Amino acid sequence: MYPVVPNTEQSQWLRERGCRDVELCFADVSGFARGKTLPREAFIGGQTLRIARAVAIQSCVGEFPDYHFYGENDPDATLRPDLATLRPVPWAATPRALVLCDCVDLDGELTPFAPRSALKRVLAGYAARGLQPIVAPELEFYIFAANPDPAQPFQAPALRSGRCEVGFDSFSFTTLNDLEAFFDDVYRGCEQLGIATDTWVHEMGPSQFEINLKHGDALALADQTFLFKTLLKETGNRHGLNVVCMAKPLAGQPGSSMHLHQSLVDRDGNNVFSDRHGNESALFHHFIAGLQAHLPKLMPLFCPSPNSYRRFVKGLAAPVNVSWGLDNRSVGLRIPQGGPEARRVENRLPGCDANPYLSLAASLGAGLLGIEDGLQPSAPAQGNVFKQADCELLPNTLDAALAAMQGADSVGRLFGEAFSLAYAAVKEVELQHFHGEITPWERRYLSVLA
Ligand SMILES: NC(=O)CC[C@H](N)C(=O)O
Repeated sequence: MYPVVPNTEQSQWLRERGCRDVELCFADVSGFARGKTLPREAFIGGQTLRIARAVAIQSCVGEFPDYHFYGENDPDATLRPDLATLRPVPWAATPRALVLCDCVDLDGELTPFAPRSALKRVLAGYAARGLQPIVAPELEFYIFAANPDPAQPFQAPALRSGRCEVGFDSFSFTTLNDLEAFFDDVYRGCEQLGIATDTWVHEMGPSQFEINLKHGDALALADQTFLFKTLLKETGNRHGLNVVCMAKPLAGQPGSSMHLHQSLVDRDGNNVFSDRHGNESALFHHFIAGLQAHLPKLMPLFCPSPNSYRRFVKGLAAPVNVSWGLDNRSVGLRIPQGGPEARRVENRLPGCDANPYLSLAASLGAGLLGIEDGLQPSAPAQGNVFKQADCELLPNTLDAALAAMQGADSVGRLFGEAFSLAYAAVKEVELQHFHGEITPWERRYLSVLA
């Protein structure tokens, strides 16, 4: 593996800024930041760092699936920095930089089950057709008061009046003002990390917010979304707040999504979802049909935990189907209003808990399979699909979603067998832990049975 060396300008920037270290970092399958910290001069000198390749498939409970999914001898992979992502770490007290890395196996190939590799694989499929996906993720999240006890329900933070929000206050400005110091820090962090945000709004739940990222290249946006989620957490910690990106942290309140807006452009930058006359193109229909055919089999990549599925209740704007329709929030695949250049598909399935690399890879990948196979979509939905008898339902537990995934070849076709087996194995480890717990509900109601 050849050394990756920062250019003169980057080296000078690291020295002038007084960065002591550089974090070589990547997202594991759960979307957690993993990696190693290297002294600045070692990084400038191109020192290569290795890490156990299994780190990329660490489960959210910190366990690894069986060895045979990643190599009996527990081999290494190399962390290959993507120097275009070199940034200051906004939350560091001592100046520090970070750089996002690809995990590369010792034979020089991208580690197949590392999430950034999976996205790159799908993007290469598009590039081979002269196409580039353009995406814009929208992130919802809750801000709670810090509380170290996971057995306690989350509480909204006390605001300037001393009161906590109770919810159902969409689009209000009051709490944005109350949490101004936190949001200002998030804003500054975004500037430092090169994250371009668009709208910021109060969502429906108590202290629930949504921040939309500006559209752009899919790999750049996956990197930004990953860094943005990390930034939210770190900024919350500095303000004594607990930013939570679970899909459904509060019973009876809306869940948090990560809607993905997607379009495709050709080499001249034209949106190929529209034809020469500005109408819906054949490619647009194949893309939608691919999503309709494959999303139900790719659900664990959009909704990765048992909690993810609690979000899908009718009436709280979370989809339960893969219908598509123009300007319709009761469908899983919404086509927002806009001119031919803005024609895009909004995939509303992913939760905020999804790994941005994997959910983008799976969503764009499903579209690519639709294009490759020339699939045709259903007729567009009209009206409120939640109320329609034939409103097709998606798997509504991780167990069912995993079974659907394992019974189909969608993941294997997109990401290869190594990813497919390793990802399923990670989910099985997590499900074993989940099913091993006795919940407060069981203790409350079942303890009274004779
Ligand atoms: N912004 C919205 O459309 C709300 C989405 C909803 N919170 C969900 O979980 O999907």
